[in-house]
Amino acid sequence: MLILKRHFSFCASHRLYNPNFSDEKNKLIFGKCSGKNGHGHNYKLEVSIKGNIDPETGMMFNLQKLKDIVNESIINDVDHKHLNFDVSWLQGKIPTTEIFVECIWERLEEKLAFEKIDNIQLQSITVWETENNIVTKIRD
Ligand SMILES: Nc1nc2c(c(=O)[nH]1)N=C([C@H](O)[C@H](O)COP(=O)(O)OP(=O)(O)OP(=O)(O)O)CN2
Repeated sequence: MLILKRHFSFCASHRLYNPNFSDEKNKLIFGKCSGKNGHGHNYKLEVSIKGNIDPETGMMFNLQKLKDIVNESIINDVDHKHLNFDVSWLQGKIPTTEIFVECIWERLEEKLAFEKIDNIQLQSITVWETENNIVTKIRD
């Protein structure tokens, strides 16, 4: 079994607030991240898959294909976008890095199933919101 990884980067803005909270409570919980016009990040994404080498190609999964899948399913939707308003699959959610990672995982799982790609599995998804704030989801 091997792990294969690819990195992506994109820019997006977001605002952390819960519409059910008062402005004061949002400020208390989310601090500067609740500012009404939002703020931006240079995000990084790591997609990690596991599988075995196909002896006929020498590859577990073509990295070009992985790039296309992630670009089509995730990056094209979020790059230079406001996560609260522009991304259909984040609507109604608070776009914390945790929620973002969960949603990316769900979309990629759906895409692999739709494409009937069953020789690999997602192993982990990591998002760097900043150089220092990082969330990883791993397969249970
Ligand atoms: N559990 C979470 N906590 C926070 C999230 C999150 O997604 N999940 N997000 C934020 C903010 O978006 C915020 O912009 C992060 O700012 P900050 O912690 O100041 O990060 P920086 O890297 O810019 O600051 P350093 O002090 O340089 O680390 C807050 N919390």
